[in-house]
Amino acid sequence: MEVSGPEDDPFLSQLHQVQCPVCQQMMPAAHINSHLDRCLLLHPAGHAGHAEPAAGSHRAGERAKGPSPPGAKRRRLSESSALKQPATPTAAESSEGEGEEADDGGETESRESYDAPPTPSGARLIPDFPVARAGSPARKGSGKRPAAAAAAGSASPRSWDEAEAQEELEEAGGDGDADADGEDDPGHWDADAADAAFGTGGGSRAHPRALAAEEIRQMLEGKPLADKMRPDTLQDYIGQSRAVGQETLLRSLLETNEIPSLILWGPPGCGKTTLAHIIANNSKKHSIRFVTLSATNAKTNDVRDVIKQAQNEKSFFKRKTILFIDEIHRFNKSQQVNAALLSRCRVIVLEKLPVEAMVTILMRAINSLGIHILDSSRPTDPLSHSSNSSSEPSVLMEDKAVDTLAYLSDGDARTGLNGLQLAVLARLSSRKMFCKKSGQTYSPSRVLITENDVKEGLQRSHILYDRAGEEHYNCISALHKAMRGSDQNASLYWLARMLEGGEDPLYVARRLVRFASEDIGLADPSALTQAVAAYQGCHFIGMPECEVLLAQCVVYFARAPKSIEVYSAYSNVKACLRSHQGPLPPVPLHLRNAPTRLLKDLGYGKGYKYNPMYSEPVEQEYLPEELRGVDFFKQRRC
Ligand SMILES: Nc1ncnc2c1ncn2[C@@H]1O[C@H](COP(=O)(O)OP(=O)(O)OP(=O)(O)O)[C@@H](O)[C@H]1O
Repeated sequence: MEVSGPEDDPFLSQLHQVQCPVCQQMMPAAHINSHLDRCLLLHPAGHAGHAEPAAGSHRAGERAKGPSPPGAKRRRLSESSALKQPATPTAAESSEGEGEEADDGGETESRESYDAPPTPSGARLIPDFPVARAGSPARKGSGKRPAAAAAAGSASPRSWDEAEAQEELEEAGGDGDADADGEDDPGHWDADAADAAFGTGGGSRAHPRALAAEEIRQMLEGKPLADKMRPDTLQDYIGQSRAVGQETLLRSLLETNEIPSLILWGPPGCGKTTLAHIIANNSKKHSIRFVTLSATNAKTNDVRDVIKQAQNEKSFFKRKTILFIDEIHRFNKSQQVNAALLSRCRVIVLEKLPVEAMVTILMRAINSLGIHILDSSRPTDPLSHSSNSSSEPSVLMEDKAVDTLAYLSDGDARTGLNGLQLAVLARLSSRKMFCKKSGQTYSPSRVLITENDVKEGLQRSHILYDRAGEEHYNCISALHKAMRGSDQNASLYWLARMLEGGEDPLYVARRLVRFASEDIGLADPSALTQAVAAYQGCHFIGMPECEVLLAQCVVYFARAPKSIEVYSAYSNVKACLRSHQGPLPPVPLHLRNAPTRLLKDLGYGKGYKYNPMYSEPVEQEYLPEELRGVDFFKQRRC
């Protein structure tokens, strides 16, 4: 950690002046916050020359509230710097990450700042020591497509091929580092390795080896595609040449590992977290500690702890620390200490990714998935002569679907990649449904992802959630609690949020089976039957038809009477067994079976009263002797 003053920072020694990203005016860094508060009011659409943002406010951290009509842009930010709010860090890519970005709307003490208008205070912060990565700007908005973007979006495939040839060459030199978080993720998918396996370079539209639909579907399970495709190296970092291009000071500093204190600022999905992730990767190679905090859950004390440890590391081991604080705009004002912070940081403004860059990013993902692009200028199927030994269909995508996706993503790579993921998954699962219903196996024909599919995918991409990560557990927990609390409304909401986000319906059904016994139990024993029937129904018909089965079951459970009597009693029995010291008590002889003469002679079964032979209730002990009198339904411990 760099704990020295700004005079030791190669940037700060020269850059006590910062430029307002809205009006471009230079000013002392300490004044930038108060200036921005005024400037954003005066220039709500950003500085001159930029398109007017759509009507409606853009609040920091605000998410899109619902799907747009087909074909419409779901959320658009103009290129206005006024909308370039600080980015939010994600903990996922840190080796020492202490938290993850929660989709809770800022259920922390920073709620106030979360709802506040965009200010640089929300940026990712690298205070006195290098930190990185700012929060995301508003995710909401609409607007007309700029004509220039439309033109770019309709660029011909040929021109991309030429442009990307150079990128392929560059990517060939990439080092293909492992995932920075080093997680042993079962769903992990190394995009670089996939590139190598399919013989496809980054953004190339050359045809990769045909993959069967089922293989592609499995690759898309788990983490969102955008996370899987996050580049590890600057070589794979597309666009943002003004901030980190070959000739920039920042790039040379990054390459020599002289990381200055930074605030990364820019619209959603433009690469702020990704840049921090790349810095983290690089730092590890040079034995620099990289610590990630997220302002969504970190407290001031957490920051102090990191600083203290960094000071120790520096004085005892001469080891630097980089602290990356994501979603820093979610810190409240006192936590942000804006003026002090800004005076020590360089604000790096990242821009909305242009359509060409979006195409490159999308093509890298498409190639890695082994999806073929159908060239509309060529009448024949590009796979017609290729061998596809599998009985599964290969997946093709219309070239105009890529263009449309790149264009409609409006410079947000996360939106584009998630839209791609949902489009492909939806198309593959609808095909699967057809085959299941008709009882056919897959035909060797192709699955085609069309322009309409990607438009639908984009509409749903804002509800794509991390099916392998925290969101998965947060949502199922919320559903369970809503049903337990007999809130049928909320129960349906959490169910829909999971299913619309791509959750496996059988996973939800399995949780319902558990709920039926854990929370309803004998208050309504038919709940278990309902849950098992819902599970089987989901198994038979799959999505999307099975969603209503789950909805029916969820509402039934929310309305049902609740009892945890059996659940608690069974927990008491388990606790009793687990806390038992020494050998467990023997099974009483009269309860033992005596299938042989020898066992009978040993007293097995002796004195046992066969209940059906008695018209009156039978007096008989069924517990081991030392547990006599214990009632697990009343006592917690034996
Ligand atoms: N410049 C880029 N080059 C290649 N891929 C990118 C780039 N920018 C973004 N991506 C892709 O988009 C995904 C989302 O980007 P990232 O998380 O960096 O956005 P962000 O700017 O931090 O957004 P937010 O502010 O909403 O958190 C990444 O996981 C990566 O796959």
